[in-house]
Amino acid sequence: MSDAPVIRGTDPHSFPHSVLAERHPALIRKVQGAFPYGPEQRRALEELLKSAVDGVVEPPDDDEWWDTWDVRRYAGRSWFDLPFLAAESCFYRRLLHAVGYFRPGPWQGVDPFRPFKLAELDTPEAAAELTALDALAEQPPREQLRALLHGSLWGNRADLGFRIQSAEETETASQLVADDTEQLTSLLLGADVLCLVADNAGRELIPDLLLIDHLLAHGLIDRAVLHLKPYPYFVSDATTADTLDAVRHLVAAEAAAGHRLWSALSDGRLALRAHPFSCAPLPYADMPDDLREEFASADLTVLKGDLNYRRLVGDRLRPPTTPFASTTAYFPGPVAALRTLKSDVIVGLAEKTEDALVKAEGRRWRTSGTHALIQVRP
Ligand SMILES: O=P(O)(O)OC[C@@]1(O)O[C@H](CO)[C@@H](O)[C@@H]1O
Repeated sequence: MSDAPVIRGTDPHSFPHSVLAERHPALIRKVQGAFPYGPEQRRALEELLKSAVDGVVEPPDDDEWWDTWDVRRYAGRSWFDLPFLAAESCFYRRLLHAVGYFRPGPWQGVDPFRPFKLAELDTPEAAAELTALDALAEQPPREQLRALLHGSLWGNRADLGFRIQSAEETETASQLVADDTEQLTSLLLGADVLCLVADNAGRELIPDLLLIDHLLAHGLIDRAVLHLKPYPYFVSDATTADTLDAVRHLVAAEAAAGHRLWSALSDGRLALRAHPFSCAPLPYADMPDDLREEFASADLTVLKGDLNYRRLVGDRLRPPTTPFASTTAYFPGPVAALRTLKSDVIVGLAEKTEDALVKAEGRRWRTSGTHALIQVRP
């Protein structure tokens, strides 16, 4: 089904259109308010704002990323005509360029999203995650693992880009539209090496790290490899700096997990990766050989979040009942997705599940973030 239509924002009533027309401008405004950028950066951000709303894609001459991933060909086209995945990826690259993230100088490497990510660590929700750990220790082992997996799954609801548009955080109607928890638990219990492809920093990364810590501390796995973004992307996506912030936060909160994660990083049981492909506007089906080998060498790869899901199954409008297993057959090893539903893409649904969702909500269930899934291809 690789000829299923690629998702684009052309239709003004579509979800991608709303992301490009509303979420991106709102994000620029937020970034403008978060830093005392100088005149040059302010000008560049204003230009990007204009371009995002009614302009065209203008790749900067001095940024080779556009050549590396062959996206300079989109120059002069409306953001809304591009494949949605490419439009978003190009937007974030332009935003970083505008604030001087890549340019040698005082603002080089200053993450424009860092204030928002740091604020996430100090929320009551993040604190509750830690408090819940004590009670969890009383539970039977399989139940503990299940709870940590679900904590990691629902942590995915916390991305800032999503919340820019959907102000309220609805706890009601939360449900799994596909639930391979048992299969995932069994795979984890038989794994030595786990690759976890992280999504967001802050409130999502904390439960991800707690899950990894649990698996290592209980000897359920020997080694974990945490895949991060090499630089800021999609607002809250986790980088190495964000991971260190999260571990430091756990240590400062005197969580035993924080100290154990620190040791695991130091002795190599927890390894960090930041592959350039992690910020590529491409599906995982196009991953380079070295990344393919990395995933192939793991007993299980768990991909977190909506963006990773879109890249795993392809950002296309497939029939929702398309099997997850055949869609991910190209992936070089056992793979699992933990994702809250925040975009149109979906595969692997039972027909009756799809029918019930459509009947109850029309299309809203696809993008509202109130539903989630755990899907596994052993
Ligand atoms: O990968 P994440 O953090 O779960 O979600 C990222 C996301 O919110 O960003 C896009 C819109 O900006 C959506 O397609 C997608 O749902």
